[in-house]
Amino acid sequence: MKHRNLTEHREEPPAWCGTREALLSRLACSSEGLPGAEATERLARYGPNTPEQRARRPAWMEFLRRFANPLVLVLLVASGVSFLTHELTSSAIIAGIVLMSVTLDFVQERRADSAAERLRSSVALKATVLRDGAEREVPARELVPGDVVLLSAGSLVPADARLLEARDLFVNQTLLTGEPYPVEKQPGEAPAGTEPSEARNAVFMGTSIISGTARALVFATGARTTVGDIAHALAEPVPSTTFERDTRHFGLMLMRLTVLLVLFVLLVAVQAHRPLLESFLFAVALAVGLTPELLPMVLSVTLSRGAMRMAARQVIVKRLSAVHDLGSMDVLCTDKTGTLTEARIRLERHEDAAGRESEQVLRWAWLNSHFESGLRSPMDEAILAHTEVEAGGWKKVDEVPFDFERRRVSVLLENEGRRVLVVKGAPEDVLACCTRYELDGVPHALDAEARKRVLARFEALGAEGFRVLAVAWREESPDMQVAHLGDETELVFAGFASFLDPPKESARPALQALIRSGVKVKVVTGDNERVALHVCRQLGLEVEGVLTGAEVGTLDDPALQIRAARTTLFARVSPGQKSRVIRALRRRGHVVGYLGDGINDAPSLHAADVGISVDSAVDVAREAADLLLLRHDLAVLYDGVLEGRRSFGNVMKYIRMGTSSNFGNMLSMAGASVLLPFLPMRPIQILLNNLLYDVSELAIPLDEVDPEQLERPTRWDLRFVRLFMAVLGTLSSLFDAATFGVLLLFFHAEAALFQTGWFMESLTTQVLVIFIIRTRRNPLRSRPSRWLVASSLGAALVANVLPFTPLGAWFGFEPPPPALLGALAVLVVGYLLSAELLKRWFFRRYAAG
Ligand SMILES: Nc1ncnc2c1ncn2[C@@H]1O[C@H](COP(=O)(O)OP(=O)(O)OP(=O)(O)O)[C@@H](O)[C@H]1O
Ligand SMILES: [Mg+2]
Repeated sequence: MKHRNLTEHREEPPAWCGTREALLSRLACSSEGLPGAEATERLARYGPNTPEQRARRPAWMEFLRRFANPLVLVLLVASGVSFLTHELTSSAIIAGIVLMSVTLDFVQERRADSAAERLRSSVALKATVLRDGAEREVPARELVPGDVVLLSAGSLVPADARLLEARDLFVNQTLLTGEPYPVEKQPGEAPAGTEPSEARNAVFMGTSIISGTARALVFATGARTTVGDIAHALAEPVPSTTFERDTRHFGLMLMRLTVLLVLFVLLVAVQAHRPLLESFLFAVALAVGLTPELLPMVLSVTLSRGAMRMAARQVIVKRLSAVHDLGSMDVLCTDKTGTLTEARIRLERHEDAAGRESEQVLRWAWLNSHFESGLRSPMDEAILAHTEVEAGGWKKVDEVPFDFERRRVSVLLENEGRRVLVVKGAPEDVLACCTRYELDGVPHALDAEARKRVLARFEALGAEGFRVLAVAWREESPDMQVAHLGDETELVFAGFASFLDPPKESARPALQALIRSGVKVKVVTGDNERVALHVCRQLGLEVEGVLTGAEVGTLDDPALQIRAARTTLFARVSPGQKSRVIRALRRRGHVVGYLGDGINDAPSLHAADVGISVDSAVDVAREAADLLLLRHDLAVLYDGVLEGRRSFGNVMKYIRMGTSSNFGNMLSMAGASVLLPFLPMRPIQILLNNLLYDVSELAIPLDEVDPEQLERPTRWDLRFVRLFMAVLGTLSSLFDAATFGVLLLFFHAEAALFQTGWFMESLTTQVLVIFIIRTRRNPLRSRPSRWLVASSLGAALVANVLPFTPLGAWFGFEPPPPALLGALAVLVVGYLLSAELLKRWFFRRYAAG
């Protein structure tokens, strides 16, 4: 196939102006789609169809970028200074440490990223295209200009495309225009100068199909789409989650402490006229010792491991940090159909205004479901599956599609010159549009008396657990071509269709498990409160309070925040109200999850801390979600919650380690540097200490977590971390002081021996205390992972053997006498025992963390 250079299309008129033939020839394609080979070639030329053209940076650039980190830069300066002053060993070791930690970080994070990426792509958005003349499902990222895509209700528009054919196509383009109401679209030709938001003959990436079907010709993909352009211009930062915010606060707290300590050490050195270079290096080493430099690695490894384990339990993670948010979630809002119920709905009754079984009601309902082009609801499926009804010569003329604000759908039908508008929807909303009702073919006025009777019947059905739709109709003039919203008035009420949607057996134990583990469950549904209450009762979900959409509408935000916290069931809420409820709960300080699968759930999935959907959900919901369940089952979600808490538990171990023993050691180091005539540890020894300590902690992300730590939602608690730091840090400093005393008083240690003794004590205590800190139990009653045992004992062993080897002399160590070894052993055991006692007291006192 011959084609011109398509990248010049920017200077040409927009693809929605001009004739369709002109566009086809410009894109060098036909309305029957591209041949597969041509599509492959175009994909290579235009790149993938992803909103931002942010291809992954090459590995070496990612690697180098890590050096642009203040800590790494300080270390490199230190290495350079040592080199210039002929401290070659120091210089080499500092450089070695930098290289090692950067490489470690880089490799681990890249592995975690690519594992997460594989998971994400397993649930990526698909599009239906014509290739080689046949319909084919391809990942949306492989679309190219010239492709012909097929769209239907619930689809997300995967690229910018011009309509070739459309039937009753209504599109939500909030993303483009901010306008919440669906816009009708048709093929045709737009006048020159039409803006994208005004183009009625084109659909744009990121907008969604509310109803109808279409065939459309892709003219722009990836960053060249209208939304791609917008995204590029705004470069909108992704809003950070609760977890990310808390982590940042923690980082800031440590940074402040580090700066204080370093300034203090430098000030003392200047006061005492110590050698400046050595003092500088000492301060740098202290800063390095205090920095939790492995935190990014620990985070990405725990997250990706959590994601893998979740995948094994049928939960696919789309946004990695959602793993921790799921562990922190303390309120779960969920819709009803499919989650709490089977979604295998049966039509049980079709009755007229007097409550008698009526074939006519069934026929109207069937015709409405049969001809409506929106996303079929499970109730439509139930009507269509009920019995084979003859369309009986009825044909469709037009439609006012379903939306969740109106909660009804109308189709305009024709039969032998007669035209009828048939409406079905939520009884409250449909009855409000009715002025008459029909009994045995005779119309009556729907006066106050009759209305009361009908509403009473509706309520009685609801109380028995029936979901009810009202059916109504109206005769139209035979030449009516287009149906409008405004035509849904003065309707004739025909009767009710009632459905049963049995509760899901597996939901009951899963609900109980979630509630027992500290997650409050709230039901947020567009259905009415009687049906929803019935389901809650059948599932044993205790309902504390009920709010209806109408009531939510009258509450301002602060009032809603208070009421929402005390409400279990939100009924008859519109999609906008759903997401308002979610935001209100979040503002109250809850970590909120939202589980839903419909078009109407998308705003709430966005608004929640963790949006959860199912693999079978509509595109819009799948794209808005952070997690996808492969089975629509609350039990699967509960497993995911436990995995989230498990990975959070391991992150907290790392934090507690860094802020207790390690912190205490650095504090004593600073203190000792004031009191001693020599440095308590040489800069290079501190760096080595830090390196070994890091190695010992490498296995923390792989560690086991005690089951009782999974019983509650896990959250950052900075106050708790600070307290823990103060208590265990002080203990560690006390034992350091004791070590100093022993070294100076009993062994009259000079610089080298002092440094050796303290190096051994400080590293051994700092590394071994992990076995105490990692659990709230007696350490002997909680099994650590084999890797953690190996890395910790390995690090401790190296530290204690090194001074006896020739390499030790290199670092400025000297072999300690056996008596000192004995004394150190006593100190280490004493420290570990008191840390254990203090930990028990601490956890009894402060139950968090
Ligand atoms: N296809 C349809 N035709 C007519 N009315 C409908 C249709 N689909 C939904 N409705 C009406 O709109 C209401 C809200 O829709 P729906 O129950 O799907 O909302 P939801 O919030 O997704 O509920 P759920 O929590 O059960 O998933 C329904 O209770 C029903 O009255
Ligand atoms: Mg739903």
